[in-house]
Amino acid sequence: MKFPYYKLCVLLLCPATLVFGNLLSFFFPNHLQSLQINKDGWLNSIFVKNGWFWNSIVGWWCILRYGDFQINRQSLIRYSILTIWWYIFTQALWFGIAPIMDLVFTYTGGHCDFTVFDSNGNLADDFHDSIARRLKSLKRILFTLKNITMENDEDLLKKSMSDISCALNEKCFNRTSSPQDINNFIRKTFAQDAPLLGSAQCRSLGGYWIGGHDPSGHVFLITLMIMYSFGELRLFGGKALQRLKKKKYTGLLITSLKLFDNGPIWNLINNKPKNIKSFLMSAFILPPFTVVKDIVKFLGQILKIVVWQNPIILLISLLGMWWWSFLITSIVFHTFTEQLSGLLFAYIVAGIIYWNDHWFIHNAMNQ
Ligand SMILES: CCCCCCCCCCCCCCCC(=O)SCCNC(=O)CCNC(=O)[C@H](O)C(C)(C)COP(=O)(O)OP(=O)(O)OC[C@H]1O[C@@H](n2cnc3c(N)ncnc32)[C@H](O)[C@@H]1OP(=O)(O)O
Repeated sequence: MKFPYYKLCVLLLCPATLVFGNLLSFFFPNHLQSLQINKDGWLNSIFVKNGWFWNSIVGWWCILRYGDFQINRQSLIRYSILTIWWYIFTQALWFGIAPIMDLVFTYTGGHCDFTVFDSNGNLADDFHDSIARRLKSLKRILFTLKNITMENDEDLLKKSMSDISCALNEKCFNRTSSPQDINNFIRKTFAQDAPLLGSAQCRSLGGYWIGGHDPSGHVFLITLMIMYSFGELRLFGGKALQRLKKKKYTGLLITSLKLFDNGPIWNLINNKPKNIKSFLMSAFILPPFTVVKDIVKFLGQILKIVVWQNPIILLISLLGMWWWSFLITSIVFHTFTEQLSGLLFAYIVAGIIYWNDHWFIHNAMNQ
């Protein structure tokens, strides 16, 4: 029985990265605190936060391009289990019920906070962790307040809206109400019917999710994606790498070189214009059209080689993005215990699936 190097790599990459990230932040605190990670950057907001979607599409495209029916059927079972676990842990336990990560948070004392003003009536510094997010949440709160009607507390509603507008530097009148009254009014208005269901709803209303043990959804999600991708890669990785090596890419090389062989001088030398009209065509009219044609041809070849022939390139690229984002999370966000609980919750399912070799031995014998 040969040593399960690949399996150990799949199972140990995320825990090792978590430890590595925490060691980095322990030994280089000052350097790393200066890291201004933008939560709303394209990597986090477009890719990581919608990671299960991207991973599903690219993962399945690889399985369909490299696999066969037997592999696809077993991959579908594993994928379905992981998708259900992803959904109930991060999206919703059931219709109208918060996901497990939020239930853990609220049952350990966490809540959706609306302490907008401090005791001096200024914006509370600990309301959201950046000015941009604070202002964005104030706009959301103001928008909600503007669209509600209430019989009682009409006066407090108006004062809340005017104080928040003032804080947004929209229209500033003299403040008449106590900040505590405003905070209590907003909290009562937003959480009056039922305690807010989860972090997503809290965030959409402009609240700030604070207080409890908050298992890291990022660590959970990225662990699930890395283990799923590496786990399935084991089935078709060899075939994919053979195909990658076997293919010739001379066509792509020629097209890419043509992109540089299109200056007006080159055209004049190659086309040797006989009169003014063909001179103007060669020097000024043709080049833009030739460039566009060559670029479209080049991109077409890239898409054919990467998306159609070797989608493993897309999967490896996603894995690189997930690993990098995981490292950032382990350095900058959450306490170690919150990161660890996010990891362990992912391991409850993905670890068992990809530890059991019976999925793969059966396929290996069939191949
Ligand atoms: C053969 C047949 C085939 C059949 C097969 C077909 C296949 C084809 C099916 C396709 C379909 C599949 C089904 C998928 C469908 C969807 O995936 S749809 C997209 C769903 N995603 C969403 O709606 C995003 C909702 N958000 C979330 O789920 C959660 O935010 C996440 C992503 C789980 C993260 O949870 P979280 O608790 O916010 O994360 P946490 O670690 O606590 O982070 C705390 C804060 O630190 C920030 N942070 C943490 N780490 C980082 C970092 N590294 N960098 C920056 N910021 C960070 C976070 O952004 C967060 O700040 P906020 O932005 O929340 O204020």
